[in-house]
Amino acid sequence: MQNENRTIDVHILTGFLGSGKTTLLSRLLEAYELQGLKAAVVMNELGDVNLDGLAVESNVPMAELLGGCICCSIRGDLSLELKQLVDQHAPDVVIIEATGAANPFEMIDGVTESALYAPIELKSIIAVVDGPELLARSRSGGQTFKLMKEQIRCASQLLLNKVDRLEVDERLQAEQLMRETNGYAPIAATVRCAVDEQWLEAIVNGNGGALGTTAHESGASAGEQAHSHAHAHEHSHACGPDCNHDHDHHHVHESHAHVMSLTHFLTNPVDSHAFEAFLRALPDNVYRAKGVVTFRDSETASRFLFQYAYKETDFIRINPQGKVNDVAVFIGEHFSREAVLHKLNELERMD
Ligand SMILES: Nc1nc2c(ncn2[C@@H]2O[C@H](COP(=O)(O)OP(=O)(O)OP(=O)(O)O)[C@@H](O)[C@H]2O)c(=O)[nH]1
Repeated sequence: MQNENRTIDVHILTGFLGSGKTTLLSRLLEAYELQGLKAAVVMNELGDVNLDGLAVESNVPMAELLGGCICCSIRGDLSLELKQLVDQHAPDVVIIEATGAANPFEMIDGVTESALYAPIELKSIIAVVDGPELLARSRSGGQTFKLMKEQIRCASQLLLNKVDRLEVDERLQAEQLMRETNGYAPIAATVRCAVDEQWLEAIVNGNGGALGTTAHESGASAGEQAHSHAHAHEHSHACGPDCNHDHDHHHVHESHAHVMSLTHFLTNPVDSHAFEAFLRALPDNVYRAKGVVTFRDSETASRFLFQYAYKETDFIRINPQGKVNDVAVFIGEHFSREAVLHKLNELERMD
């Protein structure tokens, strides 16, 4: 249990859309539970619904910041939510999962600001890097690659994830790229964020920064370390107009100049094969899709949590306790929302 005078550790999970942050979050929560420590979670999603939250046990206190990105439109809310979580639940640790589009430097500001009101300390910034995507983006360059590099640059811990989808030479190439961008943070290569015991122990015991980073050697906290990196580099991130609500049952947000999300609530069940084909045929500039659907062709009209990241799909049967709507969220850059909505309407037609 938390000692009255001890500060509460805060860890930020950052990393591009679909890189594996929620997968890592589940592992961390399990590790804290094994140690008898109480963890609380702050989830931030660009869409209007918290789908990642469905993967988290219901006994874990959770604050949700939806419909915008912590780093800009709802940054003030982060301090408030953190304080409320701490006051209401007295956790030993708080894990913040940012949207994949968040600029970590701005988030660090948000957490540091919260430290004025609550006894919290930013212990680590863990960047989960999607290996195949990093390599692909490094070839094409552009805004997204810049954002990925910023997420890498500010990290005190780096995970090179999805190495199951990398050849040996590609893995070395990805590691080298990460090393060039951040010369300090240790890199762990993982499949489904399966970090080893030593890594987990260091984070759970609050020594995340001590795993060979210069942060501890120089006595700087993760936040300070990240800030000193930040000053050496220009921010590539540009925040556009905060958001743009549709008054229908779907919303479009453009909280980042180059990233947009579309949230659509489904009113009918869909055919599983047609739905999977639709996901696989999504245009390249839709990076990520996830949601909850009911399949009309499965025996008991089962509900599924679906995931789509870079042409790979994943379906998990769910049995939600509370009320959960059927919904599909799409995140990408300048994609045609009309085209996606048109296809969804077709899929929902019952004839
Ligand atoms: N092939 C492969 N797939 C992975 C790996 N890690 C995670 N995935 C899959 O990638 C998808 C996205 O994983 P999440 O953990 O939800 O990623 P995220 O970063 O939380 O996604 P956002 O919250 O949308 O940014 C899921 O379908 C995972 O099952 C991995 O190491 N290899």
